[in-house]
Amino acid sequence: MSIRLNCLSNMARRLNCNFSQWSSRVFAAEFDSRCDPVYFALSAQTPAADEKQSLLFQKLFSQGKAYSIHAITDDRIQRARSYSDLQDKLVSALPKSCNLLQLIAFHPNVNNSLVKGFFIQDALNNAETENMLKDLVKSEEFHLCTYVSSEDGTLWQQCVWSQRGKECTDVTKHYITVAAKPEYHPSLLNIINTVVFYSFEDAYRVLQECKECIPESKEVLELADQCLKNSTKGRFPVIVIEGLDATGKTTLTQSLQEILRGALLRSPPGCLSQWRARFDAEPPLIRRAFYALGNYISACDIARESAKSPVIVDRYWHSTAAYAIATEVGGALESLPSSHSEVYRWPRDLLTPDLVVLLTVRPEERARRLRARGVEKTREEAELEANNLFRQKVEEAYRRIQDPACVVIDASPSKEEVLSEVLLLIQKHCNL
Ligand SMILES: Nc1ncnc2c1ncn2[C@@H]1O[C@H](COP(=O)(O)OP(=O)(O)O)[C@@H](O)[C@H]1O
Ligand SMILES: Nc1ccn([C@@H]2O[C@H](COP(=O)(O)OP(=O)(O)O)[C@@H](O)[C@H]2O)c(=O)n1
Repeated sequence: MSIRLNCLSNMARRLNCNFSQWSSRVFAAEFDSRCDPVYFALSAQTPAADEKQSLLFQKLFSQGKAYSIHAITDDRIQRARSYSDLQDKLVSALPKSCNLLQLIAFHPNVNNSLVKGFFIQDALNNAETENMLKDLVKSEEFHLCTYVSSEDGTLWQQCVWSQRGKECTDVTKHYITVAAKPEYHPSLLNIINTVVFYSFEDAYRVLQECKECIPESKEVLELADQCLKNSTKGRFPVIVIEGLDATGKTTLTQSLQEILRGALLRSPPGCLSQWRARFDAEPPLIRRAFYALGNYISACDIARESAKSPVIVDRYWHSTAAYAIATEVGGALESLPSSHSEVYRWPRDLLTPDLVVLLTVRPEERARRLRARGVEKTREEAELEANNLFRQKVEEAYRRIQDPACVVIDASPSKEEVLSEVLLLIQKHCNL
């Protein structure tokens, strides 16, 4: 039986790495974001046959034909963009019989060692699938691997496909073995400086690297250049209101602005609005760096305004970090980095507010508000169901961010009740 799967040995050859360096990588194929991935590794030796292992691999490789593919380059911007392009191509061009899974490869406990790819199960063993994947390999941007089983179906070998002249052939083979589940979800390896940036320079550098491929980066960088890197807060309090969509941030921040006669600011700031859709369409590395810089640009406005009046801010650093972490970390709520992880630390060079309030609402109340906003019932319910886990992860990440930590408020009661509770908090924390 001939089966296909992804691997990075081809990359290893290109980078002149030997097999032993790559054999220490672990691969994770994710069937469902709510379950643990299947972890496997490569082996130069014939592994002992193992019934449990072969059952697991049957599930992965025996669904008709299986392939794997990933983008490959040393340039992190190009790699992130190629991965997104690859995803778009696969989603739009693969025959319906195919099942597309996330596949990642990483060195356990080594930060930024994670490489993302895709695993494709083609139940109908469609020639169209193979031709399409071979075409992608021709561009030299992507690498493709396939797998074959031993005659009795107990052992699996990986074949790396390579372009030789006009022919695409499998050139190297390695055995596959089951790998131990790592202590932490591997997606944690690529949070710091890949989706969450802890200094102005780190976020700035990403957009600098994008100047050629995304010309709009230059304009964002110019705005960032104008802002003082270490904006110092004025004598008036700075109050940040955080929360998921439809938790009542806009409603509350407007009331607070009136009552406190303060300035109402937001992150990302208005001056970045025209580029937001452009950067939202980019992969996480670039998109998150844009939002991170947005906080620093907002911080300049906060510093200036807080010298004159109290400042209310609609979303700030907590939103940037919580959404980035929750999106990047696959799996269940338990996959989030533990509460004491350094991913929840505040950037040392970003203006610190006096109070951060996190608005939370019960799911039924949120659904009611969305309905009142006119969101179609069926669509909204489907969205709630699909995003329930994601929403829980964002909210949990919000709660774990430290220095300053947020004060959590149940924003399900009436607007007036929420407002008076927050005013009491402001009195307590901000000497107003
Ligand atoms: N405490 C509240 N009770 C009932 N409805 C509310 C409350 N706060 C906000 N709303 C309503 O819920 C919807 C979402 O509020 P909004 O302030 O726009 O949230 P966000 O800015 O967080 O997305 C709006 O229709 C708003 O009028
Ligand atoms: N300070 C901020 C604000 C928003 N964001 C991102 O922007 C998205 C939410 O923005 P939004 O405009 O939908 O927010 P609301 O209008 O719902 O308040 C989140 O997905 C975050 O990823 C951010 O990263 N940092």
